[in-house]
Amino acid sequence: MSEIPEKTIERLSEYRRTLLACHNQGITHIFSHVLAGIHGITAVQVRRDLMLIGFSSDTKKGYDVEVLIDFISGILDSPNVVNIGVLGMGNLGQALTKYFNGRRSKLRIVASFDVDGDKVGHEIDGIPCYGMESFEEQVQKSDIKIVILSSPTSIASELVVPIINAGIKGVLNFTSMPLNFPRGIFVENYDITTVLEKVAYFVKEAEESTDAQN
Ligand SMILES: NC(=O)c1ccc[n+]([C@@H]2O[C@H](COP(=O)([O-])OP(=O)(O)OC[C@H]3O[C@@H](n4cnc5c(N)ncnc54)[C@H](O)[C@@H]3O)[C@@H](O)[C@H]2O)c1
Repeated sequence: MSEIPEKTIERLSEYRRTLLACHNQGITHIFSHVLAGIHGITAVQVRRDLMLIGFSSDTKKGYDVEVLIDFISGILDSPNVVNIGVLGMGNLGQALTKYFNGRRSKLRIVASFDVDGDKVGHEIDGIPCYGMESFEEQVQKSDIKIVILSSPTSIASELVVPIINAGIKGVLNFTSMPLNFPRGIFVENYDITTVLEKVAYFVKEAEESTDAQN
């Protein structure tokens, strides 16, 4: 099991996105305080994260962007492509499939699952949609390691046992029902309402402090 904290893993993914954007602009080196500024954190935090993964470099010129991208990729990415299934191919499932496919070479949505007769048996955005009754079989056939859960919230808990039985190792749960899985299955419950409320809270705080200054 990895000893790198979850928050560091999240930040590494964010750093890599920024570094890739820099690389595309022809930027070859970046200082820790610049990377930190872009992400709204301190340079100490950036250096601590990179120390944790064993990255060191001559920092006089800043970090070599290409070298750092490769180093972070070596930590984050599996050596092989990781296959993903979408459970619930509605508005969100389809939007995520469209967004992801063709973008990340190491993460690939290979199948979707639904109960809607208009979707099952068809390809949606180039991805086959299977009935839930063949979930376990298809997970094995397509070597699916991760599922994106985008079913209605009301039935999310019904999918826990099929997910465990199929041998899934990671779940990204978009429903509003937080789910727990046994050790060995990593789950991320992503509730967009919580994230939006956090943004709204900080907007309110900023407005209140501006009002107080006037
Ligand atoms: N649409 C958004 O922007 C958004 C944003 C954040 C979170 N969510 C959450 O994501 C989930 C999906 O939202 P949506 O807007 O895509 O809904 P949707 O109704 O468009 O899609 C849900 C899909 O799940 C399928 N489904 C129903 N029962 C199923 C089962 N037992 N097994 C597998 N699939 C089943 C439906 O047939 C449908 O295709 C909801 O829980 C919602 O709260 C949606």
